[in-house]
Amino acid sequence: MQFARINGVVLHHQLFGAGSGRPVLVFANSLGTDFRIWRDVIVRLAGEFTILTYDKRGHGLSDLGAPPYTMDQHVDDLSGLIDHLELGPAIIVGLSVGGMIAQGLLERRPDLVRGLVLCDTAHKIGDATLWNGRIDAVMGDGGIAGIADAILARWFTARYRAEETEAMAGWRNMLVRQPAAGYAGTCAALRDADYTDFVKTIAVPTLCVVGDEDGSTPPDLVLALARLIPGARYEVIPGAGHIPPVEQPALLADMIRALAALVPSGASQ
Ligand SMILES: O=C(O)CC1=CCC(=O)O1
Repeated sequence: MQFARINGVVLHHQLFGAGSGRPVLVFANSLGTDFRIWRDVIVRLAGEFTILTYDKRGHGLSDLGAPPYTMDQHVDDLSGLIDHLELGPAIIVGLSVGGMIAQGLLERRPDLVRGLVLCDTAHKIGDATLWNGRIDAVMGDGGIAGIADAILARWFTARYRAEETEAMAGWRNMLVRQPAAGYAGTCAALRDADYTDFVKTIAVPTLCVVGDEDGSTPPDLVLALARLIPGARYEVIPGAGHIPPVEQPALLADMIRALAALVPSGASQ
């Protein structure tokens, strides 16, 4: 099954390798994307892990629910989906808002988390002015399309944007086809979430990783996150913007594999 009703909302997801007994990786994606961004990472890791990807509410083929959202709602959707699929503790790989969902999952359901890969994310992203401006823009006449160029310039390196014209057309389609209310609803969750105090208590193996040309959560912000988390590793991926699973999937897959090797089986925080 690719659809499950969790907390009253149908969530689109894909599960690979169920019942294999392999360690579990869960991938949580970013604002304005769906789980297709993980494909080139997943194909590299599929033989070694059980893998869950999903579209958070208001994105992809998942239901809209009732925006605006809170980060706790996104977190509770993910914990509900993991419980529903009986996956047990997992390494959570979260990109941007997906990385905040990962932090929130560890806070609210530490029994479900063995390790964290926090990719192009932070303990706090942006401020109320930024997110309220983004909400007004996408709910206005221009919709997501009106700010798509600016978003894509932060997501992808200049080289990728210039050379990968077909891919850029596809990723633009993905972005502008997200429901504006789902996008704006998640902007509200980002505006209101702050894990600064919580991340200082993290005690599971954690990698903080960022594309060297990330224009949304730049390396100095992700380094600040890594410095708050006891024992966290920090890596910079060359030749990537805000979405390394698209631009540098092999490097990111290697880093996920290395983090997974540090995670004791059976352990959660
Ligand atoms: O849209 C952006 O600028 C990038 C981003 C911020 C939070 C998120 O999930 O994506």
